[in-house]
This record gives sequence, C-alpha cells and structure tokens, in this order.
Amino acid sequence: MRNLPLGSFRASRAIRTIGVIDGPNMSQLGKRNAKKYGTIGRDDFNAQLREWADGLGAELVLLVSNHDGEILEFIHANADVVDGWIVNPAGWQIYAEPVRHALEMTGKPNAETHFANTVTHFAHAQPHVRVESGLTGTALSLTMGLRQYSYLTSLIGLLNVIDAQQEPASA
Ligand SMILES: O=C1C[C@@](O)(C(=O)O)C[C@@H](O)[C@@H]1O
Repeated sequence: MRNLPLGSFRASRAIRTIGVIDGPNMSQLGKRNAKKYGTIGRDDFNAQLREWADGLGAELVLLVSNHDGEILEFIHANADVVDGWIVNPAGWQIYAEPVRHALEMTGKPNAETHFANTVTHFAHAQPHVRVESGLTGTALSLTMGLRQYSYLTSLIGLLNVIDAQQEPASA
C-alpha cells in the first residue's frame, strides 16, 4: 500500500471521528463476487480504510457486523463519539428502517456507501422489481460502484461537509 498525500483534499486540520459500519456479508470481502467487490480481503480493506483516514486527519470507529441488533447498539453507543457516519447496509438496505432511525437520531450526517453499483445489481438480479435502499432518503449522500474507492470518495466528501458545518467560512 502507498502512503497517499491525501491532506490536500481537505483544508481543515481538525481531527474528526467517523463511524464506519459494514453490514451483513461484508466480513467476507475477498471471497465475494470479484466482478462486484474486487479482490481486496477484509483485513487489507480495514488497513486501507485506516490509512486513508489517517491521511485525511480522521479517526475511525469501525464495525463489521452480520447482526442488526449489534449495528443498532453500535450506533447508539457512538452517537456522541462520531462527527459523521459511513454506512454500507449491504443486504439490509432493503429493510433498513431501524438503522435509518438510529442514524437519524444521532443528528450526524451519514454517507451511504456501496462497493457495487446496486442499481445494476438489482436490475440484473430482479429485472421486474425496482429496489431502492431504505437508507438513501435521509442519507447525506450515496456513493456506489467504485469498489473500495467508494469509501474513499465518501470519506473525503463527508469530512469536507462536516468541516464546512463546524467551521463556517467567515463572511
Ligand atoms: O451485500 C451487499 C453489498 C453492497 O452493499 C455493496 O457494498 O456493494 C451491495 C448490496 O446490494 C449487497 O447486498
């Protein structure tokens, strides 16, 4: 892995804390369909996320979980710890209402993020059904299809939005 000079993608030097949540089956990165998810394994991806965060001046609290109750409790427990969230609800995007409520309660912006382009994914899997993520309606953003780089894109954007909210430019 290279140490990328990511600092120039962010003007503020303030350290922010970002909660990253990866839902069901995201523990299996590296063993999933390589056309959608690439080949990066879970441990390498965790290291990559931390390296990106470090380069951008962020600390991560990371949860990879196959259990919806655990995800809810993680959000509740970290509501006052984080400045924002990156959330990949994975298969739970279809019935994500409890997660959406929990995120909304925190009042912190959340960036929905997927490895795959889920629009193509659903169109291929179930061409007769239009399935949209239940999180998107109240998410700050939706980034998908760039594999692991969706998270880098979300992280850069989210940090800049948080910076602008917390340090508004003086008139
Ligand atoms: O499990 C996943 C992973 C996913 O959220 C992604 O990151 O690409 C896309 C979802 O459609 C799928 O159910």
